[in-house]
Amino acid sequence: MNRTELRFALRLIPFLDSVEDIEDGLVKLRDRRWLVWHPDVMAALFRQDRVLRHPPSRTLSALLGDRSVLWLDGAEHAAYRRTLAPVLRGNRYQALIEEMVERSIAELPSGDPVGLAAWSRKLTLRIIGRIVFGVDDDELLTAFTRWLDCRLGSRVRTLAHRCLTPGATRSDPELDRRLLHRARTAEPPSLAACLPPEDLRDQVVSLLFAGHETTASATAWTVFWIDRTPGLAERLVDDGDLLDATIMESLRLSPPATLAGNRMSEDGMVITPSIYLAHRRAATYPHPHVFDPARTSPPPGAFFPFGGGVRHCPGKDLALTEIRMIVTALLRHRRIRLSIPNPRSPQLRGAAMAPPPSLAMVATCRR
Ligand code: HEM
Repeated sequence: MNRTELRFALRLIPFLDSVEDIEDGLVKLRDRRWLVWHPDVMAALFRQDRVLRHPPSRTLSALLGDRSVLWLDGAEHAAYRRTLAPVLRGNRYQALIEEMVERSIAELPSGDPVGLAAWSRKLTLRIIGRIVFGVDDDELLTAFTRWLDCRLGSRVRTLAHRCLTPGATRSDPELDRRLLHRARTAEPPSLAACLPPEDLRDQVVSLLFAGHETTASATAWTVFWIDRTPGLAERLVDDGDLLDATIMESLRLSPPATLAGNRMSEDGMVITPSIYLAHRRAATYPHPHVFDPARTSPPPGAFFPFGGGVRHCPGKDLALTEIRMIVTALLRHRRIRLSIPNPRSPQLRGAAMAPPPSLAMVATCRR
């Protein structure tokens, strides 16, 4: 591993910040591997996505398994996408999301601090858990969170797991047995009942993971930016368009996935798209570090929090529905105050960026 790659692996956000001003929007990480974020390159890359290969992430493939939809290609990948598209539509789950959000807000202690990122993670995992299995199983989801935290809970743990035993899968046989039991006994229309039995473990783990980490971060970042913008919370209560613009601006400045999946050309060149850098390009976004929900639409290839091409996130509609409903209910039922020890130190879980665990939310009941 050369010095650039080492900095990229060990200190991802400081590394990305250090190359932010490169106008070409691309950096060589090592021989035949490039980090890219220029909008023209991104738009062209996503247009060609169908003919590119999508090599697994070394960090995540050990957890999600070789057969995860995240790195299948060709006909198998297309078949999974066809299965997932109808079952991940957000409007199918409005009643379910509402029930879970109301329950979760009711459980918040009035006036006492809770960790914002952990709270939103628990809620979004409950939602995707119910969608996947058709039933609530908080015990199983807690075991799943513990397993993930052990492997992705910090950059050091992530790299230790990746480097100390390269190639080994990091599944937990007992947890897999319980997940598979839940998945095999799931009844239609739950998501697990639509999945082919051969890859069931890898797809269930992938959907639980992809379906909650990013949505939880996006929700927490949206609450963070609302808290930091004087007067915004009051204006959001009756203005759905402003809420959507606020969520989009939060996804721009604090994208939960800092990188999209790797792309590989036929001759073996690996390209890693950087969502974080594309969204902070001064040539595209004047004063890129300022949170401004009134920004105009960006050009093609400049805004892609959900990735793009044939791999664009199939959970986008569901995620946006969840974020909208959680934030609306929070603002309606509670007065929110955040205490922010250090706003510039986000937590990384793999390449997913969440607010620091110490960011506390005090949610006082509205009378
Ligand atoms: C704010 C929330 C979310 C964000 C920011 C997000 C972001 C992303 C990104 C960047 C990718 C990679 C796309 C690429 O490589 O071009 C992706 C893929 C994926 N996401 Fe999401 N995601 C979110 C929510 C969800 C949800 C709720 C689900 C539901 C299960 C989900 C399931 C997936 C799956 C299965 C893939 C792999 C798609 C493929 O490889 O074909 N995501 N997501």
